[in-house]
Amino acid sequence: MTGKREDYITWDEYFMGVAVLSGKRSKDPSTQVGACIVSQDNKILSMGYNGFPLGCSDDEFPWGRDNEAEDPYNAKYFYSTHSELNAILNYRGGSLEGSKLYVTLFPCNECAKAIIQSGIKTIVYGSDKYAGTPAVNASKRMLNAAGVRYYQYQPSGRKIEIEV
Ligand SMILES: O=c1ccn([C@H]2C[C@H](O)[C@@H](COP(=O)(O)O)O2)c(=O)[nH]1
Ligand SMILES: [Zn+2]
Repeated sequence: MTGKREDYITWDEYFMGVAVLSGKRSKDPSTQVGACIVSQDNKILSMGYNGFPLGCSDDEFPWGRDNEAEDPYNAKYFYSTHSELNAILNYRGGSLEGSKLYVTLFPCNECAKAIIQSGIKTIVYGSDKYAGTPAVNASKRMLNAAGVRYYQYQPSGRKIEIEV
C-alpha cells in the first residue's frame, strides 16, 4: 500500500467530535453541552462542558430544572457554568481573537456576550433546540450585530466510534 488513507475525518468532524466528547463529562441529567475552541490554523486551544464552578459540589448543588419558577434557588440555573464560558475561562494562553468555537448547543445570550468579548469570530453549533426562545433570539441579535459568523454543523452521516 503506497497511498494515504482517504477516509480520515474532516476538521469539522474532528472538532465537533471533541466537543461532543467533552459534553460527556457533564453531570447535567437533561442537557449535556460540550465546547471546543480552535485557532485559525486548526489547533485546539481550549475545551469545556456545562457544570458547577470549582468548590460547588456536583453532589450537593441542585441539578433539577422543574422547580425553576417556584424556587430558582434550588434549581440548577443559578449555578451551572455554561460550556462555552468554561471553555473561554479554561484557556490559559493569550488571546482568543479570531478563533472558532465548536459547541453542541447554540449559545445563549450570556455566552454570546462572552464569545463576542473574547474575540471568537465563528461558531459551529450542533443542536438549536432552544431556537425562538428570548435567550437565543437575543444571542443571535448580538452575534449578528458583532459580526460573529455562525453555522450549523452538517453531519456527514458517517458514524465515528471511539473505542479505547
Ligand atoms: O449556552 C448554553 C446554554 C445552556 N447550557 C447548559 C446550561 C444547562 O446546564 C443546560 C440546559 O439545561 P436545560 O435542562 O436544557 O434547560 O445547558 C450551556 O452550557 N450553554
Ligand atoms: Zn450560555
